[in-house]
Amino acid sequence: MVPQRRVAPRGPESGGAAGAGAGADRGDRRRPGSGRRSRARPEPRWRRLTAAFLLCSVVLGGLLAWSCLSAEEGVAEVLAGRGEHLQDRFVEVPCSEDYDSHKRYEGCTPRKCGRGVTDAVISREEAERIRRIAERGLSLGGSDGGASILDLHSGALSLGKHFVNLYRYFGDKIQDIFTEEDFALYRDVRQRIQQRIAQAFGISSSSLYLTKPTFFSRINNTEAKTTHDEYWHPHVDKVTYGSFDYTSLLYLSDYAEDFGGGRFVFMDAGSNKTIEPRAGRVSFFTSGSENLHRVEKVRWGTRYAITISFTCNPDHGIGDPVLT
Ligand SMILES: O=C(O)CCC(=O)C(=O)O
Ligand SMILES: [Fe+2]
Repeated sequence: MVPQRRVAPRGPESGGAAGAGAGADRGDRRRPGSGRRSRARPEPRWRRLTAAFLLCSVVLGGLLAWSCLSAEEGVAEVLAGRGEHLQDRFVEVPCSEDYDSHKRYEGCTPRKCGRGVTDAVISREEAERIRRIAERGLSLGGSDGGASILDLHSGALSLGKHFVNLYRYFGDKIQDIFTEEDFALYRDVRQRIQQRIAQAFGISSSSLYLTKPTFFSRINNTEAKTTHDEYWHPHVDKVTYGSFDYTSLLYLSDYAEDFGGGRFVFMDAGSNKTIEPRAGRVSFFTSGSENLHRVEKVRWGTRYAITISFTCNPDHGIGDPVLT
């Protein structure tokens, strides 16, 4: 403060703050607890109003920027955080009408819709073993773009800008890459996920059939070269894949540890719900448009997952992969 200004008359609100001595001389007109600050001349009202206005602008600007960022990133609420170990989380949502345009299988076709997440069905150690199967298989090929798939059922493997049939391409050599044990683990994991889905939706596990495509995915931040690499578009599985009634995803690597970006987002009107992948985490949901979703672009590292899908229509069922 400039000394001479401390003694200048400043109107009613400056009256008691003309200096500590003045306040004491006049019987101390300071407010209780005002301490040393009251010795200084208070800011004029216009200055305080300006400061308040600036503060409000900063806060409002910050809120606006945050909401724009949230809308862009599609993030509003974390349904499953990477640090959580979830026994069971289930959120029911009203079913869309998508199932009405397909033949209904009572006791299987969704009447109860929703989404669930569990870290208690597949252990992290099992997820690591499964990831090694994916790594081995995908090391034989791989897309030129950022997203590669390996389908052990059909044998489809990304290679450059196309796909090859792993079993045809490698013939008997495939026995050097995968073992019976790998396939047994895959079957066991698929079965446990199927049971968990049946339990969550109140249906019999035997009414569900594995369907295609069921595949490993490996995603990194390499630029997309073909539309097959564009995994991030919002979509409805039942529309994209037709036969799906229940979708599950088993994550094989950890968000923020192994890769950045790459979160799974349910796109709900008004508030998106995010799942942060974690090795061993199973996310499952009914496949209609009640569960519109997308995957954020992977910014760094490598993200591994398996999409395991089920149908109620036995005609669309497929068997477990076999090592022939
Ligand atoms: O990998 C994911 O998290 C989701 C994949 C997906 O949406 C799909 O395979 O349809
Ligand atoms: Fe999907």
